[in-house]
Amino acid sequence: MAFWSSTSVFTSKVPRKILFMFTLSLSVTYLFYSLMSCYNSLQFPLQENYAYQGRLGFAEFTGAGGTTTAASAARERGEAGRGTVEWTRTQASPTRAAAAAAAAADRTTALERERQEFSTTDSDLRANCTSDYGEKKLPQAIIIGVKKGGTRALLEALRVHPDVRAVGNEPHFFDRNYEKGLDWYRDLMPSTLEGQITMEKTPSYFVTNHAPKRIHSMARDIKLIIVVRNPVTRAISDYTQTLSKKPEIPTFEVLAFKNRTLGLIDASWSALRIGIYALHLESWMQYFPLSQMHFVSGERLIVDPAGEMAKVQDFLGLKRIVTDKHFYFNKTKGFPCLKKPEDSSTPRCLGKSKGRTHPTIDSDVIRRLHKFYKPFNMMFYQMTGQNFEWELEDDSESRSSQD
Ligand SMILES: Nc1ncnc2c1ncn2[C@@H]1O[C@H](COP(=O)(O)OS(=O)(=O)O)[C@@H](OP(=O)(O)O)[C@H]1O
Repeated sequence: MAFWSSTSVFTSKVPRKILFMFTLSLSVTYLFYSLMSCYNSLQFPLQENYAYQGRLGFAEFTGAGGTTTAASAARERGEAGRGTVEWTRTQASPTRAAAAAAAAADRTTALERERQEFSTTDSDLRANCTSDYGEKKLPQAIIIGVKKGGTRALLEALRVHPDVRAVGNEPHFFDRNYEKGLDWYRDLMPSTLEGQITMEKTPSYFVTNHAPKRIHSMARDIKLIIVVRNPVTRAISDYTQTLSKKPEIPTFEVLAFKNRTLGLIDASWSALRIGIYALHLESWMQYFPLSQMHFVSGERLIVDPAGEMAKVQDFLGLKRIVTDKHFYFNKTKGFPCLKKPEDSSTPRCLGKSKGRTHPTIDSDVIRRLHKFYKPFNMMFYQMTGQNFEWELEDDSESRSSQD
């Protein structure tokens, strides 16, 4: 009451013009401080990423809110939709589950404590201002292939890096959605701060005729990553995926040949055609120099993920932040999984559609396929200047398929 009455006294005595100017300057000051608070919190997530990788990872893993990175990661996972596999928690034994739950409770308390350290106003502002901090940019690097090479494992490991922001799903822009335009494509990307790299992965680009030209016309200096794997194993992996969706399809042995008696391989079958890497690479080399391409060995990505990641980070001009500390070999899964740093013992493995059990394939068919691919592989080694040593695997491949 007193306040209102003193205000009315104030308004009655002071000319309206001065009052208006006073109110305006107050509003401008308020706006300025709000923007400054936003600005400070805009800076924060990047530094936070470096300092609290473990905590951010935990928030992302448990789905607990509280950090922008966790929220946007969750959003990206949501967008990922069908066909996208994320690193997921592997089933733990009851004792391990109990230990993990206790550790999780500890971490939640720590997280809560950290959260309480921020004033309400501060965190509110952060939530409001950082929901779309940074800027959406077209990718500076793309994992263009190959299908079933290990592209998801690579992308998920790269996403651990604080300077990498990647769209979770496969945009298929340069093959299926090109007519939607670059603005549509850019809009799919997560926002990035200066110094962060925007990435995506769509393995089918590698075998798409128009893709090299289209990508070149978007960004001639783009960095291209290709994860390659023994084309015979890749073909079986590809077939295994199709089989899981359509159990009624003919056997691999039937599909692989035009005429089995004559030993005529059906190179038009996509599962086999994709593995003729030299052929596809030829089209990319018409648009991009080799220095803009990096080839990851799908086999080494499994046995030495940190080693392959070091090379990828160097290629992308990133600090080597993702190292052996981030990986854990999960015996149940039979693959490396992402370890949560420092305070967590719970790994994140890729989902069930990655690392499927392959059907047993006739060893004679495997041998013939190796023979078929050999000259193309040699050409590929020559073109890339890298020997992927797939020929050395011939024996073990035939042996394992007989098991
Ligand atoms: N860490 C880890 N965990 C699980 N799987 C791994 C991992 N690293 C590489 N791989 C291999 O990745 C193969 C799937 O490749 P992609 O992710 O490129 O497949 S896809 O094209 O996106 O469908 C998948 O092929 P399959 O084993 O045939 O399922 C795996 O062998």
